[in-house]
Amino acid sequence: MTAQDMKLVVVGAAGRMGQTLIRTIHAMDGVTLYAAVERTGSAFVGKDAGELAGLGPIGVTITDRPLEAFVDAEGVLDFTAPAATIEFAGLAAQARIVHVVGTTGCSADDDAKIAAAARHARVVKSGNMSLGVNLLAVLAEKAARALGPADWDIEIVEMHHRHKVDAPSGTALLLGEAAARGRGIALAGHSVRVRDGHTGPREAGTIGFATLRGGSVVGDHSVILAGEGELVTLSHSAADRSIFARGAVKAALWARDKKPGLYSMLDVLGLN
Ligand SMILES: NC(=O)C1=CN([C@@H]2O[C@H](COP(=O)(O)OP(=O)(O)OC[C@H]3O[C@@H](n4cnc5c(N)ncnc54)[C@H](OP(=O)(O)O)[C@@H]3O)[C@@H](O)[C@H]2O)C=CC1
Ligand SMILES: O=C(O)C1=N[C@H](C(=O)O)C[C@H](O)C1
Repeated sequence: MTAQDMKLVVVGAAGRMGQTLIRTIHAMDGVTLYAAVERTGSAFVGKDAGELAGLGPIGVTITDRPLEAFVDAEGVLDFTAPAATIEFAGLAAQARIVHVVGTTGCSADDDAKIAAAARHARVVKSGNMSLGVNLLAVLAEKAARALGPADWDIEIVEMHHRHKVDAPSGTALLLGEAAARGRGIALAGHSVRVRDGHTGPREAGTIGFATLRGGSVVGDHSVILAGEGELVTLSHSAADRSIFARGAVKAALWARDKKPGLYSMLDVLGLN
């Protein structure tokens, strides 16, 4: 650790992503784990964050006091749940630190609150922090622009582990937004998120979503462009959660010297 290292807080420290983030910060240069936060009442409060993440003791005790943790830190990495993320957005803005938001399943109202917090904080929010998925979004936008709605249908298929609580995934929605941008339409008025029963034929120009859940799948996504007699499939498969954690740390370092505002991983990766 050096004096220049960016001091990061991991909230939701005991979660699947929280533990991955603790290991990733430990392994990366330029960052240090300053604090780790869990909810009040969690059995992990008071435990050593390194022990929890399988590293052995690192001298960072898990706390349930986020503001105290944020006040002298430089950034917070947040992969929790929408209600928690809204709370952390307010606290990160108060502490004027970088807030990297990986939490998915946020409502339009939640997103408006995060955007309001970004008037004071540097917020990087994305449904997927990996380089590969963000490149896939760029490719999906290009493909949707080239293959028009009269002859080509777009369907997005995703599969995740059995514990995931939101659908479609944040990544599927991010890919849908990219395809909609390519088509010059708003996703909101053109998405079909569920099909059941006698649906009638497919409406031209819509973007469909299909959700699969099971086992331990980290995250698989495909954008399928289906034409008469041919299919173009653009896919990404995550083998390990460390791709999201490395992306989140990269986002925090990128945002360190930026002005307050709401940024995406496309900004961080220079793909915008
Ligand atoms: N953008 C991206 O690249 C990625 C996004 N994600 C998203 O990240 C989120 C978390 O995923 P995952 O790690 O699998 O989920 P987990 O359920 O494993 O982890 C979430 C953690 O957050 C904790 N938490 C919830 N509320 C609070 C609170 N108020 N204060 C402190 N901690 C809190 C939970 O505690 P408790 O169990 O007590 O509720 C839990 O430990 C999901 O929305 C997921 O979709 C995941 C991977 C990549
Ligand atoms: O919940 C998960 O696990 C994941 N969530 C994100 C999403 O909703 O797309 C990213 C990744 O696919 C894993």
